[in-house]
Amino acid sequence: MTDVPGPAAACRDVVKTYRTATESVPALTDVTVDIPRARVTCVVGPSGSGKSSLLRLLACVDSPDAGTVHVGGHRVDDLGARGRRRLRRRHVSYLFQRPGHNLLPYLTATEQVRLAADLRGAHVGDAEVAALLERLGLGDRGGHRPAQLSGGEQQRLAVACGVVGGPALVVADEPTAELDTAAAVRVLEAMEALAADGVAFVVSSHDPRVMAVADGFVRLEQGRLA
Ligand SMILES: Nc1ncnc2c1ncn2[C@@H]1O[C@H](COP(=O)(O)OP(=O)(O)OP(=O)(O)O)[C@@H](O)[C@H]1O
Repeated sequence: MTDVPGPAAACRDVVKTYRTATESVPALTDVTVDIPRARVTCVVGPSGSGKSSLLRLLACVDSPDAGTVHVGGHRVDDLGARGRRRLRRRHVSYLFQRPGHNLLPYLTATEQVRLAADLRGAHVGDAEVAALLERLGLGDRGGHRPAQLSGGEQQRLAVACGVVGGPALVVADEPTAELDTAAAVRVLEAMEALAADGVAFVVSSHDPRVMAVADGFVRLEQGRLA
């Protein structure tokens, strides 16, 4: 984990407006949130309330029009795309809802985790990779490529890649949306256990199964905290 005091991530008075050729769409207005360490924080709200926009700011994919964003103790709102990319690589991981989108089709499970660690600049030995896969119920799947894994196994592998090397924050946009209940429960159990060990997850979801494991909520309505 990034060893700095304070929350894993924080937004202060954040404003985000999307501008198209013909209109301005306010997505977030004066949003202030702390994302604590060692917790699963769930971002909830109706469709269009700004959940993905907030996750994109926390994941350093996008920057706000006003307000500040800190991740792992680093200020990110004033960085350009290149600076955000550098910071994201080291401190943030992002899980897409479709399991296959999180993985490279030609790498085995072990290779995916090792690559994720390398990209994060983390020195992770073979034993640590094996232990992480074991922890996620993939101990006998290290040599398998994504096409040889179920959707739930792929998403647990994505979680392994997401947490290896200790990023400050793991951002997950609807991580169980494509999974049946049994598979979703295993992914969520893994996230819960990893959060107990110190990982900060921030997850957007409409899924009551996700809400059941959340330690805290950020509720949005029309781009504002509800
Ligand atoms: N690239 C964009 N250009 C213009 N408007 C956008 C863009 N992305 C999002 N918006 C608008 O910003 C607002 C917030 O969108 P956002 O995707 O953050 O909501 P959401 O809560 O994640 O929605 P959903 O649950 O449907 O995924 C919506 O009005 C949306 O139409």
